[in-house]
Amino acid sequence: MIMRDLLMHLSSAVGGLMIIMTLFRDHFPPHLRDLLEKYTSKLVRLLYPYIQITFPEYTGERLKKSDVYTAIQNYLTEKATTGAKKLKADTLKDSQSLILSMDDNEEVTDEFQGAKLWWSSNKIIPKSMSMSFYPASEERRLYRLVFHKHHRDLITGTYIKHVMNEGKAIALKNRQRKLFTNNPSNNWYGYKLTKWSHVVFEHPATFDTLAMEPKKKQEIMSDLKKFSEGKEYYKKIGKAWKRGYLLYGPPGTGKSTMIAAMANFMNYDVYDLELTAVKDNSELRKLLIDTSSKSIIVIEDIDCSLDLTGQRKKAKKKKDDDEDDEGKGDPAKKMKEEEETKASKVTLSGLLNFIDGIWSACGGERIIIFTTNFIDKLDPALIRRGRMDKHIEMSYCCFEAFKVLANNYLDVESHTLFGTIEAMLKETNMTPADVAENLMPKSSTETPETCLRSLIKALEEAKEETAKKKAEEEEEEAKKKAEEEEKAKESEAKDAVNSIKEAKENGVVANGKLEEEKVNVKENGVAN
Ligand SMILES: Nc1ncnc2c1ncn2[C@@H]1O[C@H](COP(=O)(O)OP(=O)(O)OP(=O)(O)O)[C@@H](O)[C@H]1O
Ligand SMILES: [Mg+2]
Repeated sequence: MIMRDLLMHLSSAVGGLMIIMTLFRDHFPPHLRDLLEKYTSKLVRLLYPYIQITFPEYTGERLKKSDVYTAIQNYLTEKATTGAKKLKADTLKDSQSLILSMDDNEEVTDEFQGAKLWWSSNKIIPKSMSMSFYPASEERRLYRLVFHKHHRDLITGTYIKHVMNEGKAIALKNRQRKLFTNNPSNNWYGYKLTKWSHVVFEHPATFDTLAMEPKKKQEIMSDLKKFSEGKEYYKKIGKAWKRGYLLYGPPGTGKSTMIAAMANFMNYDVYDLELTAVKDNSELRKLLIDTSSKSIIVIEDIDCSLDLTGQRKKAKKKKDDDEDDEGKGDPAKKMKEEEETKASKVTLSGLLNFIDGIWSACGGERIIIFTTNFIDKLDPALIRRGRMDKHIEMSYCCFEAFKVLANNYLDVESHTLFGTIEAMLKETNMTPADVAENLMPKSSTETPETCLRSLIKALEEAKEETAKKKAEEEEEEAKKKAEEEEKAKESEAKDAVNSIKEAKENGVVANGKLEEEKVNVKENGVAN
């Protein structure tokens, strides 16, 4: 390292000489000038036989954080803890262990297949910084790699690839998964503002604790596994590496729990997309681009998030209303209404594009999940296969699901009361959320048996409630039917009287016949 530094100083001196020569180049005759330039650069190369590569933190116009930089950062994290003297404690993983990384202007040495390399971490502060309103956002960081020119092929060909792979593997090992939610677009730009805010994802749900028929559960797990291993397959069939799941069922049947279990199973981040906070389709696309790979994008209660199917109808109604109110409306109210209609202009086609348009292929390895309580309310285009590849019904608690909950909540795998519960679950619809609530011990004196008995009581009550509701509904139905029949009779009678009147007026009906009709109406309420 000392040798390299010495050489560096020497080459700087030669560099200085070159600068002086450049300043006075016009004083030299042209043929001498070219010769001098040629030999001084040769001298620099000879005296300083090292090559350097820089890896900036941000790339591209949109200043997206460079994946290469992140991978190097992870790779150097391990090297730094042993090599560097100045370390930076960056993140706390599981609030237990520190993640250390190389501090600014620190250097570590690495060796690869006999070649020696030097990594340094550098910070560049642009000259314009003092003018900036948000100074910290102007700083640019980069990693600098220096190696001997003899190793050029080895480093550019093999070593950098090796660093990338190692860095990615370390990131996966240390990965702290995140739960993101989208910010309103007026909070997207400026100092430290982003499209997505996040917290650490710590939901404890797993497929083991998820109450569901084991066969169905296994099927979902294999489907996910196949997807995560399917990079080559998706490439082969020419399809973006993503998969859509539609989870539907009544409230409390475990749709959100299933999403958490999926995220834990796949080790993915979760992007919980609040559609009502997205102003239009272009914002939706920007949000999508800003999600990372290995992630689950969730739109919960899709039927409530946006009135996607009724949007056009609503817009038309608004126009009609406006025409009616023309001139009469309060301007403040009108402005507010306009603002509200502006609130979300995401359309069905925008959402479809988000799911399977060209942009959706950016990043790869993504799962999109919609949840709904009412599958029938959704536009068929939104949930057709290929978009939502797998439809999963989350339904009322079956006996198999109950057994999982009993094991989770009470550590009980079998019990004499299980038979009764099995029979009752067949007769009564109870959500896993309600079953779980009843199984949860309410005090330290409760035993598994008392909990199971309280579930049986709740099931009995639910059964009675259902029977009562059914009887009430039937009664209501019968009443309605009787009323309708009565109404029909009345209207028929009215029609008959009217037709008699009409006939009389027209003098078409014979007197005798008219009398006969009258009698008939009186006796039966019906005309012949
Ligand atoms: N299948 C299940 N397995 C394990 N726990 C469940 C299951 N279903 C519900 N629960 C329990 O009930 C609670 C509510 O469930 P969850 O929020 O997943 O329901 P949901 O279907 O998303 O309801 P909603 O339609 O109202 O959003 C969960 O916190 C969980 O403890
Ligand atoms: Mg939910």
